[in-house]
Amino acid sequence: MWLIPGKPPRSFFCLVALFIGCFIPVLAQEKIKGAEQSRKVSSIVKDKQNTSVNAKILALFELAQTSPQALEAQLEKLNDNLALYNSAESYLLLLVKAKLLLASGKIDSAFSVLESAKKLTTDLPEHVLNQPKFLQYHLLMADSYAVKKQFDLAFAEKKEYLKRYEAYSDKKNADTVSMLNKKYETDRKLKENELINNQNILKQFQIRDAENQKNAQQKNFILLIVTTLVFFVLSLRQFKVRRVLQKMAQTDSLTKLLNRKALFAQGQLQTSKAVEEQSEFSAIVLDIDFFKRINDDYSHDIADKVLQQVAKLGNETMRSRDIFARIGGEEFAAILPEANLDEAKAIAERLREKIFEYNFSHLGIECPVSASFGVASLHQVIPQFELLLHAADKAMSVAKKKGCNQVVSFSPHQQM
Ligand SMILES: Nc1nc2c(ncn2[C@@H]2O[C@H](COP(=O)(O)OP(=O)(O)OP(=O)(O)O)[C@@H](O)[C@H]2O)c(=O)[nH]1
Repeated sequence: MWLIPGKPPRSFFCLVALFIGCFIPVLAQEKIKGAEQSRKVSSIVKDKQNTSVNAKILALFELAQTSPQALEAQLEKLNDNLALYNSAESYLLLLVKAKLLLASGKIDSAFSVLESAKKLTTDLPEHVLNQPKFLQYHLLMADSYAVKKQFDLAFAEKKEYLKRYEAYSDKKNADTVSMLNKKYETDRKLKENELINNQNILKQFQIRDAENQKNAQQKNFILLIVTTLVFFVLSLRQFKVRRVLQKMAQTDSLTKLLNRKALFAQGQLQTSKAVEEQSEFSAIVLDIDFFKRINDDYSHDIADKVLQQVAKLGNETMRSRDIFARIGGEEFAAILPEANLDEAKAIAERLREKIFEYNFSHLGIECPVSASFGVASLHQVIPQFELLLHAADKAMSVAKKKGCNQVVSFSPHQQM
């Protein structure tokens, strides 16, 4: 034995180890069970304050009406230990039991059960006790008193039932009204919010629409300006082109002088003016002498340059109001407003001299170039430009016939 002082035997340590190995897990499990139980109890205590009622217990009330036998069986199934249920459930269970007892004529037992139920009312709030199922207590009490012929007490219980039921109904109605009011308020606010949201969306659309309209107006305005500018530029160009074309139609391309058509237009205008104002108006026709020979001897190009030079000399010699034009191959004409026959003849003479004295040697033409001139005045003919020019042409023919390079005035005895 190890009681003897000294080292304990090895078997002792084995026993201790066995004890620890077997009992410690058992002890631990017991501790866990204890904790679970205390947790259960605390949850039951908690449930006691809870007034929610299990649906199974509520269903017992329906069963009491329809099948008392089935109710009895159900009650047996349910655990009789009231500690498992909260106060509300226990109260209702007791009412169902009392109902069953009353139905089977066990009035005293029913009273006793109802007494137990009454004790629970201290745990239950008034609004729970006023609920129809809980109010069954008073009806059961009234029925019990009635069986015992204690009608005053039965009446008092019925009265209490009605009073509480009325209170319950009033509260329920008030709750319903309050709930409906709240719902109405909530719905109204939701609708208001929806309306505000819709208004905001509408405003955003309106703003966007206004911006789009503004942009479209700006675009249209820019388009209008661009179109106007393009139209203006095109019109200007067309106007210039038309002027160029008009000028081209009136101009002799070689000499840049007015052509025959343009001279006739101007001549008719000036004739009318002179007739109207009864002023002097004369015309000169000149034809370069032996021009065919120049063409033949010096080439067509050289002959063209001679034409250009004669045009230049003619232009230089005319007064600012006179018009010098090319009316045919080597034939030119001038219209001289406010010039009488002598003045016209003097201008023609000056030009004849200039042409004859001009040195064409730079074109290879060594001999002088000459021209024959015919001059006529408006008062010598019927006042029409065609007739005036024809008279000057006649006079020019006479100058040719007389030997060229001279100026001849029209005289009425010359054949028209
Ligand atoms: N280089 C050139 N020659 C032209 C032009 N127009 C006409 N001619 C020529 O001018 C010449 C005119 O000849 P004619 O009508 O016989 O006249 P002319 O030779 O001057 O004789 P007269 O008038 O009698 O002095 C022709 O040879 C035409 O070909 C032109 O624009 N350029």
